[in-house]
Order: sequence, then C-alpha cells, then structure tokens
Amino acid sequence: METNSNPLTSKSTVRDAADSKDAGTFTGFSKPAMPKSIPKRGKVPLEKGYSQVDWMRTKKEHRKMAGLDSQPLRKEIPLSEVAQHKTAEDAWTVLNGKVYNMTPYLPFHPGGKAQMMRGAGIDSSELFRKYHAWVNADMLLENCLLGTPSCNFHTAPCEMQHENDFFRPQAAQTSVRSQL
Ligand code: HEM
Repeated sequence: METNSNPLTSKSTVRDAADSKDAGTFTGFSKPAMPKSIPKRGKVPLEKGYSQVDWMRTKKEHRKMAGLDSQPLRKEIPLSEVAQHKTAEDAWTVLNGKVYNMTPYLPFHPGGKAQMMRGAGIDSSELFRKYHAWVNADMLLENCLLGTPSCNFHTAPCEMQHENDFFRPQAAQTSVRSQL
C-alpha cells in the first residue's frame, strides 16, 4: 500500500488525527492559512547583466546619463518638448516634478521596457505610483535627470493634456530648482 509520509504534501491534517483513533496525539502540523488568490506580479525576466545591482554599478560608473553633455540641468522644459521624446532610443518622462531621460534605465526596468514606455513623452507620475509608489525613482534615475518641467499645476495652466491631473507636491520641484 502506498503511503504519503511527507507532512507538507500529505492530505491528513490535525483534524484527521483528532477524528482518528490517535486523537490526543499531536502530529505537529496544521494547514497554513493561505490567501485565496495571490496577486499576479508583473515582473519580467531581464537580459543577463541588467539586474538592479547592475544598474547601481552602471550608475556609479556613469555619473551623467541624461545626454546633456556638458550643459547644465534645464529649469523650464516645456511638456511639448517632452512629448517629442517618446521612442525607446530617446524616451523622456516627467516624474514627480522632474524631467528624466529614461532610455538608459529601460533594459533594467524589472517591469519590462513596454510597461515603462507607457510613460514616455508624458507625465508618468500617476502610472508610476499605480504600480510602485514605494520605488525610489529619485535615487534610481538621478544620473538621468534633465531638469524640471515648465508646467506647474499650481501656478501655471498646462499646455499639455495629462493622463490624469493629480496633486504634485510643490516641494519636489522647489528642491530640485534650488540645485540648478
Ligand atoms: C512610468 C511608467 C512605469 C510603469 C507603467 C511601470 C510598471 C511596472 C510594473 C508593471 C512593474 C512590475 C510590478 C510588479 O511586479 O508587481 C514594475 C516594477 C518595477 N519598476 Fe516600474 N514602471 C514604470 C516606471 C518605472 C521607473 C521610472 C522606475 C525607476 C526608475 C521603475 C522601477 C521599477 C522597479 C524597481 C520595479 C520592481 C519593483 C519590485 O521589486 O516590486 N519603474 N514597474
């Protein structure tokens, strides 16, 4: 007769034991409380050499990846200009009040290039927050910083249609502007 002695795969439980002649003999195992469904993750397998550790190393070796050459950071980048940079080879995005060239990070993005390209040429702050509000984009993209956008929801009407208006903390823009 076939027996299953592995407590992890065996169908028997403490309740079975309690119901059986062995009631009173503690077997040490009970069914773990598992959630009914585990949310699907959207991480994709990346090419060898494109892990987050590799990105951190790349960042350390290449301090300037925005493509500004020797120009200083720009203070007023029109959103109409951001909108022109929407190919994988030349992808800009506005994220939390800053304009980034996100092309260098694309092959390293754990969610895949296609997902990240949804933010190309637009203000991707809301999309970004939807998937991973906890990710520190300021740190990850610091070497890809181009400057700040001219559009400011609080003081100036925007010339571009955003995916969705939301509150952008003034502080984020002020702090980077003071560094320019
Ligand atoms: C703007 C458009 C973006 C979209 C639509 C997007 C989407 C996604 C998605 C769907 C995932 C997989 C989430 C999961 O596994 O649950 C992901 C993961 C990730 N993304 Fe993005 N992303 C965007 C931009 C960025 C940017 C700009 C950065 C940082 C510079 C970034 C950093 C990450 C990191 C670190 C992860 C892994 C998170 C984890 O381990 O849980 N993403 N992204």
